[in-house]
Formats: sequence, C-alpha cells, structure tokens
Amino acid sequence: MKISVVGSGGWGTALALLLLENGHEVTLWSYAEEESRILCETRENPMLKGVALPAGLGLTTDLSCVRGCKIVVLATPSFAVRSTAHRVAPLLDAETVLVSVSKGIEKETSGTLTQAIQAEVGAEHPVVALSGPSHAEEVGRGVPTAVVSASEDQGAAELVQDVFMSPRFRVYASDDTVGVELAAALKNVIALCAGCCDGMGCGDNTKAALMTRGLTEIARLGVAMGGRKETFAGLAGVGDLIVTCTSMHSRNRRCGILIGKGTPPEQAVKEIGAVVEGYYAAANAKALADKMGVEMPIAAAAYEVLYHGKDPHAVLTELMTREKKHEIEDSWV
Ligand SMILES: NC(=O)c1ccc[n+]([C@@H]2O[C@H](COP(=O)([O-])OP(=O)(O)OC[C@H]3O[C@@H](n4cnc5c(N)ncnc54)[C@H](O)[C@@H]3O)[C@@H](O)[C@H]2O)c1
Ligand SMILES: O=P(O)(O)OC[C@H](O)CO
Repeated sequence: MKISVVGSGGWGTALALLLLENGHEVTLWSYAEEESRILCETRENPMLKGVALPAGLGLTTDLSCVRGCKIVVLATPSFAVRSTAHRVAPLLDAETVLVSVSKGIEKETSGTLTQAIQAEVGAEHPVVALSGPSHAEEVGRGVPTAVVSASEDQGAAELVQDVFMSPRFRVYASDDTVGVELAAALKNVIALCAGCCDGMGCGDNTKAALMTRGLTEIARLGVAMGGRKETFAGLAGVGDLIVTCTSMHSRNRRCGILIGKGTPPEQAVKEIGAVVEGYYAAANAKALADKMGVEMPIAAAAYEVLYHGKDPHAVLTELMTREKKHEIEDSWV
C-alpha cells in the first residue's frame, strides 16, 4: 500500500520505518528543508540515534507525496495538525484515510485533533487516532509495543490495525476516539507533574499517588466529554500514563524534572529541544475542566506552576492537604 507519513520528528520516522518493514511503499515528509537534508545525507534521524533509514524509505519536502496514498499519517506537533491537514486536503485521493498520531488538544477550539483534521479534509475521508504507550526511541528499535487504533469508522480503524500490525507492534481497534485522544493528551500533563516530583526529590510513593489520582481526573474529564471509561483502563489510558511517567525517553517527564529542580517552565521546555505537549495540554485541561465543571486538582496545580510561576513545593502541599475524601465514591471506575 502507498502511504505517506507527514512529519519527520522522532515519531513520524519510527512509524515510517515500521510501515516500510510491513511491506508498504512509504514516503516521509519533512516540514523543514534542513531536516530533510540531514535525513537524506546521514540516513539517520537525530531523534532516533543508531537507527538507519533504509534506501527504500522515500524522503521529501514535497507535500504532493500524499497523492495516490490510501493512508496518510499526520505526525506533526499538535499545534500544527490543523494547518498541515489544511495543506494536505486538496491533494488527497477520494477515500484516503487520515491517521492522527499526535497527542494534544487543539488550543483554539479545545477540540480533539481528529476533529480538527475531519473539519479540514471533509466527511468523505475517515480519520483514525493511533495512540498508546509507544516511545519513538523504542518503536524505532523494534521493541515490542501495543497501541490502539480508534475511529467512529470501524472499517477505517480496522484497516489501520491491519496496516500497522506486526509481530513487534500489536494494534487493538476501538470506536472511542474521544476517549483515546483525551487520554493521550492529558497523560502528558501528569507526566510533567511526575517529572516535577522526581526533580523535587519525592519518592516512588508520591509518583504512584500522582499517577493514580491523575488517571482519576483524566477519566473524569474524558467521560464528561463523551469518552468511555473502559478506554482509560486501556493502553491509551493507564498504559500510556505508566510509560510516560516512568521513562527517561519522555520529553514531558524530563521537562518536569528540570522544573522540579528549579528551571523556569518556559526555559525547561526550550531545553528539551523537542515538542513538550504536556505544557500546552495543561492550559487546555484547565480550560476544559472549568468549562465542563469537572474537578481536576492536579491539572489545575500544573497550570499554576507552568503559567503563573507557582512554587511546585507549595502546590504539592496544597494538593496533599485538600479536604478528605472517600476513595470509591470519588472513583471513575
Ligand atoms: N516521540 C514519541 O515518542 C511520540 C510517541 C507518540 C506520539 N508522539 C506525538 O507525535 C507528535 C510529534 O512528536 P515527535 O516526537 O515526532 O516530534 P519531534 O519533537 O521529534 O519533532 C517535531 C517535528 O515537527 C515539525 N514541525 C515543527 N513545526 C511544524 C509545523 N508548523 N508544521 C509541520 N511540522 C512542524 C518539525 O520539523 C519536526 O519534524 C507529538 O504530538 C507527540 O506527542 C510522539
Ligand atoms: O516523550 P513524550 O513525553 O512526548 O511521550 C511520548 C509518547 O507519547 C509515549 O507514549
């Protein structure tokens, strides 16, 4: 099958390699000429050190590579998803399936990324979200990984399942696109907080509490927005939360570590040198929680630290000394 991957960061590149290995004809599009030049000359992506780009992988900065493709994978940072879909739309064949692999919430609309893509490409193109615990560094090396392919169009979700599935990449199908995408975007906020706790010198107990209570508030908002609670217990939910909060591959966690050690948030984001989606998603989470009347104390605390310079130590004390509660009454399960 002819497939284009639009976005040659670490994730787009790792997925392009997987699709090539699965026997497809794959072209990887770069946003920047300089980025494409480096890929062509070195046959390596600096984000995936030691992983060779085989000669069979097409590399281009010409977006007309999407012409004639049955599947187009959009792998840009979330802020560029709508503009990229807008550019791609007039070049698509009838019935081309779009796959969104970015993790975020659109700032301007507070909508999901597949909703933004759908609005740009039109109803005739099915849109699928592919998400789950999947660091590019590991997928690039062929580490066994499992993810979810979600769409309202089950045929499209299952097509994407078939196309990406391999002995090292297991794909489950789902019809809960909203749940999968909100889980993906919001876990980045909790991963930033987990990193912050690590940077402050807190322990494993603190992180376990943060992840558990973080998942509670992610699911609370996700269900209020129309997601299914089961999704939050799955790969896109707890699965991705675990991998992002515990791995040193995670840009969100590493950014949080810097903040926990005292680096100002904006500087920490710059130091990471790759997209830190949780920084932006924290603002979305705060706006959505307020709009929907959903209690999200950890996301609200993250917002105060990231955007209003509040001291993480003070915020942690405030979270620990909130009014007492019953756990089961407050559960999302
Ligand atoms: N890296 C991972 O392990 C991983 C895994 C799953 C999902 N994701 C998600 O995939 C998305 C991309 O992440 P990444 O790690 O590949 O990013 P990255 O930080 O490695 O690279 C960012 C890419 O975006 C491109 N870009 C910058 N501005 C652009 C614009 N205006 N329009 C189009 N492209 C632009 C850059 O040229 C670069 O190729 C993010 O939403 C991320 O959350 C990443
Ligand atoms: O590096 P991060 O923190 O953006 O996380 C990457 C992936 O989302 C992990 O599944």
